[in-house]
Amino acid sequence: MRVEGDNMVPRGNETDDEVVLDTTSFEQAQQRQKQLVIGYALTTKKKKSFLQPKLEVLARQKGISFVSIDQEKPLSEQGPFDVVLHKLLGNAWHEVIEDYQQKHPEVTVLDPPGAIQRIYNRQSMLQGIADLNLAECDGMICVPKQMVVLKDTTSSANEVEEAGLKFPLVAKPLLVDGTAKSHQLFLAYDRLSLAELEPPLVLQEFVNHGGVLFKVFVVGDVIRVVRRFSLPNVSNIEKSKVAGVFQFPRVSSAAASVDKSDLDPRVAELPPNPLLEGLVRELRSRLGLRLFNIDIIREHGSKDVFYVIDINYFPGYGKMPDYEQVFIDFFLSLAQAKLNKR
Ligand SMILES: O=P(O)(O)O[C@@H]1[C@@H](OP(=O)(O)O)[C@H](OP(=O)(O)O)[C@H](O)[C@H](OP(=O)(O)O)[C@H]1OP(=O)(O)O
Ligand SMILES: Nc1ncnc2c1ncn2[C@@H]1O[C@H](COP(=O)(O)OP(=O)(O)O)[C@@H](O)[C@H]1O
Ligand SMILES: [Mg+2]
Ligand SMILES: [Mg+2]
Repeated sequence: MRVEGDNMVPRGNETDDEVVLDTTSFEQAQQRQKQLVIGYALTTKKKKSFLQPKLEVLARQKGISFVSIDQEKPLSEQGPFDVVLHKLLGNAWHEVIEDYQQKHPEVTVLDPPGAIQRIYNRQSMLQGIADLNLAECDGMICVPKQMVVLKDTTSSANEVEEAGLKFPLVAKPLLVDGTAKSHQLFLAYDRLSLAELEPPLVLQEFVNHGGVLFKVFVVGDVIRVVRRFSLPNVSNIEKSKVAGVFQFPRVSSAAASVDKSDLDPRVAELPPNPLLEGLVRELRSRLGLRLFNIDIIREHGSKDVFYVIDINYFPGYGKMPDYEQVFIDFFLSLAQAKLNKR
């Protein structure tokens, strides 16, 4: 097997003989031999935000092509692919991908369905984070105290107190299934208001954080952080006077990142790099994911105490600065890693 030029891997099913017998020009044959084929199964929305023209142009220049996977046809009859990139809902799709990966271990599937499933549940998503070994890093990573309510929110009022959870509580649908409803969050100020919530959900302590959230994007080994607006602090007066349940506005999913100059520097300062690097290194290996982001907030008044509140699989990378080049480098590194194994 021959490798030409930069760090590309020839497709497994192309032999040298086939290249020699090809009737196209030598240059075209060389180019095809270097191709990296990425099959993708994405929603229309995701395809639009991720497969933007700049990414496709850069990819073409490097011999990377994107091929849409037809969900109506058996996956093994399509391709051959070097990489499969996917984010579709439902167990049926996940079974298709698992079966395909078993039959085609040579293909890099981003990412394994079992690993994705774990972060589609807001309880298992955060499990183990508080115990990560980040002692050598600057700062501290915590998760808000939380409990799961599977059925009856009325009787959960006592459990909330037994668990030592303090109001106000953020109520989040337990399962993240890509629907708008799974992102509909509420702030419950008191015991009585819990009855208005619809289980299954997690009840999580609200952590004051000065209204700024850090979105930590991960693409393989690369980390990029952006600031987003979040919810303002809840004052003690508000805590004592307000009752009821209020729906959250989806402030943090706005496309625009926050301009640092408009913010209090104590709130706006990014989490320290060693902490992010340690956190991402641990999460990447524990979760078994390469494409995800983490929502982190800084506890108000502290410099280095952070809370992880959300992890998302294959998030909106279109909002990550320079995502196109980062992904091209990532795909090339996958190709190189495969080559090194041979
Ligand atoms: O649509 P986008 O670009 O806002 O991306 C959504 C993410 O926004 P973010 O990148 O964090 O700003 C969004 O992140 P948040 O949960 O809002 O933090 C989710 O990842 C969402 O996917 P799903 O509904 O959880 O499956 C993501 O939705 P999909 O694009 O995967 O449908
Ligand atoms: N425990 C919390 N304390 C303070 N704010 C929170 C907390 N949990 C969520 N938020 C706010 O609500 C937003 C959405 O919550 P998140 O858990 O990220 O759900 P989603 O998956 O819908 O983005 C966050 O971006 C943040 O602004
Ligand atoms: Mg979030
Ligand atoms: Mg989320």
